[in-house]
Formats: sequence, C-alpha cells, structure tokens
Amino acid sequence: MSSYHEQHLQSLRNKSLFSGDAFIDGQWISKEKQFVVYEPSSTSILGKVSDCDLEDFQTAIKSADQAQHSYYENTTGTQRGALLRRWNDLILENIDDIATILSLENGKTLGEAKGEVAYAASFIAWFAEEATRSYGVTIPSSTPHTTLMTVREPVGVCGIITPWNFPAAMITRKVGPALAAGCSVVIKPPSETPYTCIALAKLAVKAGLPPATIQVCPTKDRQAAAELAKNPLVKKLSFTGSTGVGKKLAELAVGTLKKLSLELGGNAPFIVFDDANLDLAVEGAMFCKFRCSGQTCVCANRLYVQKGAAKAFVEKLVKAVQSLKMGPGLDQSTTQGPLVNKAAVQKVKEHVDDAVSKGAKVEVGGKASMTSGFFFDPTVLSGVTPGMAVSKEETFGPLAPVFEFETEDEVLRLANDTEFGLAGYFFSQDIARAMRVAHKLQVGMVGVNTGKISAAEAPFGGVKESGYGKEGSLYGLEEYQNIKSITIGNQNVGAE
Ligand SMILES: NC(=O)c1ccc[n+]([C@@H]2O[C@H](COP(=O)([O-])OP(=O)(O)OC[C@H]3O[C@@H](n4cnc5c(N)ncnc54)[C@H](O)[C@@H]3O)[C@@H](O)[C@H]2O)c1
Ligand SMILES: O=CCCC(=O)O
Repeated sequence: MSSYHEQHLQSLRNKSLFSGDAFIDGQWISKEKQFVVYEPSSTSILGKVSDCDLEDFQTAIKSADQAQHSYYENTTGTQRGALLRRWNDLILENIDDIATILSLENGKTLGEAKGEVAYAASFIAWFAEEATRSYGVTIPSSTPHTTLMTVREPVGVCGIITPWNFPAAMITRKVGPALAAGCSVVIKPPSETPYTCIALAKLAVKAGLPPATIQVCPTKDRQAAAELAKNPLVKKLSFTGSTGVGKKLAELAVGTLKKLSLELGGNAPFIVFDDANLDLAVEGAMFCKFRCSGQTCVCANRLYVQKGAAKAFVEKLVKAVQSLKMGPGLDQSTTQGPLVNKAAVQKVKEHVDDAVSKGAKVEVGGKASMTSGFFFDPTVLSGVTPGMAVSKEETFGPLAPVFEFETEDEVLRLANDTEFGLAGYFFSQDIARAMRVAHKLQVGMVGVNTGKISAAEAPFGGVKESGYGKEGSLYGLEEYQNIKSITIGNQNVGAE
C-alpha cells in the first residue's frame, strides 16, 4: 500500500511540478549529491533534492548577471508586468497541485496551503501592476538653465534566501518586485521546503520569463549559500529568516556594500484591554497564534490580558483551542498540522516546561500527545510572568502564554521590552486608546481589533532587531531599485 505522501503525489494533475532539480543557467539539473526532505506528519522521506555547491552558486550568479542586462534593456515595465501576470495566472491555475506539494513538505493544512498559494500569487499580481508605475521625478534645480530629474533602475542580480514557514509567499514577495524592477534573481530556497519554490520556478519559465532571470539553487551547504551575501555580482540580498542568521549575512554583505532587506524574527505582543470585544479578541488570537501551527513571524508570542477580562478571555480561548483537530495537513478534518521538525517541537516543549517550572498553569495542551510526527498539542498557559523564557524568545509553535496586566502604561512597557519589533496587536473599543497604543507600540506593523495584518498592499517589515526594508505595498518595488539623478545643465549654451 502506498504511503500518505505517495498517494497525494499520485493525485497531482501536473506531476512535473514535483521536482528536486536545481535550475541554473536556464537548465534543470539533477545533481549527484542530494539532500533529503521529510514529510513532517509521518517523518518519512518525501524526496531528495539537488544539493548545490559553491561552484553552482557562482555559475548561477554569473548567468543571472548576463541575463539581467538584456532582460532589463529589452523590456518595458508594461511587458514585465504582462509576464508577471501570466505567471500569476499559471500559479492560480495550478493552485491545487502547488498547495498539495506545499502541505506535504511544510505540514500546514490544505486550507492554509491554498490560502498561502493565493497570497503568494497576490504579490506577483501586485508587482505586475507596480512594474508600470515606476516613476521618476523632475526637481526644480537651483542652477540656472538646468533640468534635474530622477529615474529608477534595477539594482542588478538579487540573492534571495527564505525560510520554510511560507515556502511560496516568502519567495514571491521578493521575486515579484525584483523581476518587476528588471532584476534577475538567484534563489536559495529553504532546505526543509524546496519543492514549492521549484514548482513556482517551473511556472515562471512557462509564463515566458527569460529562464536565466530566475535561478534556483537548493542546498544544505550554508557556506555555499553565503556566496549570495559575498559575491560582488550580487547587488542586493533579500533575506527572511531568524535574526541570528540575518546578522551573520549582513556582516558578510558589508564586504561589497550590497543593498539589504532583512525580514527577521518577531516576539509579537497581543494585548486585550478590559473594554475589548472578547469574542473578536479570541477570534484574532486563534488566527494569529495558531495559523501554521504557530509558525509565523507575525504570530502572537505573548498574550497580555487586562485583569478584569482575563478569566473570561482564557475560558473562551481554551474552548476555541479544544475545538482544534491535529493531524496530517492533507486530511480533510485537520485544522492543526505538525510542526516542521523535531527541533521545533523541542523548542515549544522547553518553553512550556520553563514556564510551568516557574509557576504557570497549563489550561489546555502542554504536551506532545501524538506518538508519531512532529506534533505538539495546541497549548494555553495562564499565570505567565516576565521572568519566563516565553516572554523573551520567539516560540514559533502552538503555545499561547497569557500574562495579566493592570494599566495601559504597564502593558506598553512589557510589550516593548524586547529587542524584536515586527508585529503587535491589541483589542480595545476606545478610539483614543486605539490611536495612542498604535503609536506607542515599537513595531513595524500593528493590528487593532484584528489578527490579520498581511496583504500584498500592506507594507510588511519590522523595526529594531526584526530587521529593515519593506515588502509588498507601494514601497516594495523600490527595495530592488536604485534612484539615479540626471542633471542636464548649460541649456542656454548654443542658443541663437
Ligand atoms: N520577518 C519576516 O518577514 C519573517 C517571515 C518568515 C519567517 N521569519 C523568521 O524566520 C525564522 C524561521 O525560519 P528559519 O528557521 O528557516 O530561519 P533561519 O534563519 O534558520 O533560515 C532562513 C534561511 O536562511 C538559510 N540559512 C541559514 N543559515 C545560513 C547561512 N549561514 N548562510 C546562508 N543561508 C543560511 C536557511 O537555510 C533558510 O533558507 C523565524 O525567526 C521567523 O520569525 C521572518
Ligand atoms: O511568517 C511570516 C510571514 C507571514 C505573513 O506574511 O503573514
């Protein structure tokens, strides 16, 4: 009998989308050296993928550099937009297959995987439009007989390094604007989830994007991947992942003063004031804590609830959590998939154990009750205090630790007491408080009375050690462009 993942792979409409090949210099390459990718709900081997070495990265970068010049010089923004729109359409036509592949390698539920593929495509569609709106300006010059203007130009080859938690959307949020601007890209997909990226690249080529403008180099070799931060032909590095790795890559990129975007870790506060609509707050918490089994960078990491609302909020949250159903992502009834690997399960367990040993109470969950697969039970802890590890570190798992607070000043101090500054959420029906707290939270993105803040049109990015650079939105394109000023002087010379 075939296994869970074999059955689902057999059901793909377009089986060629599931491939472990690298894509270098316009060629699909199956390397002799390969690394293993696991299916996290069974921990069985999903497949083997080409393991690129330093020479592969150097070849890909050189080829991307050559391709970039002719791509940019021979296309207008309108034409690049049309290519991206075709890519968007192909992704949506193949949404079932891509979502199946994504769920098999990442573990998220089919519903979440389809949602992610649609979200990923929305960045391509958004930047297809932005490609046509790459305006320069004319500037009144202080010198007589002079015209001063600016044009926007592509930075050149972009290195793209992304994490496993959003195998599709983290790629398109970078590659969409890069290709729209006229750049070429060399992608190092996450080694836990490379298959989705490879499938997306196949569709990009089918859409008509010049093959060497997209190069995909899967690898387990971090030294080889670091070439994207070091190589002088790479003019921009766009990285999403942990703060520790982001800092290392930034140090390497200093050698050639590359442009950098760093989308790093978070430790989002989620605040519920006494005057909040508690049903809305629980709905928000369920979404932004348990989506992707708690493995999103904008996940609520610390839930602060004002004393008067704490008991009722915890009761409602526990009830909602008890309705979740863990299981393999592609099973119809599953609402919570597995975590990505054993280390992820271990980190949640460590945070629970640390909090309980310091006095927190397990309201629901608290353990890994499934005997196989990388699962951890969706968990709510009450009585959590600032001395516990959960208040300082990103858990990246299905753990909702509830802290109690008394005043607005107190909770703002606690919420901002972290080196991270990605997202923050709060629930209140007081408009003055909503404005005040939104301004005072030291984060790049705020959700007020909602846990949903991500969209192609919304500027995405953090402050403090959550990184810099904005993705998506009207700001996303300029991250892949240089502004050139052109001064045309002495226009009176030669006049009759
Ligand atoms: N801010 C955001 O937009 C955002 C989005 C998603 C995830 N994240 C963060 O990502 C983290 C989880 O992802 P992860 O565990 O894959 O992070 P990670 O930093 O370990 O890895 C991210 C990527 O970098 C690669 N990498 C690791 N070390 C490298 C090195 N020395 N040289 C070159 N490449 C290297 C990995 O293979 C992977 O592709 C969390 O901290 C999460 O908050 C941030
Ligand atoms: O994990 C981080 C990205 C999630 C999102 O874009 O909402």
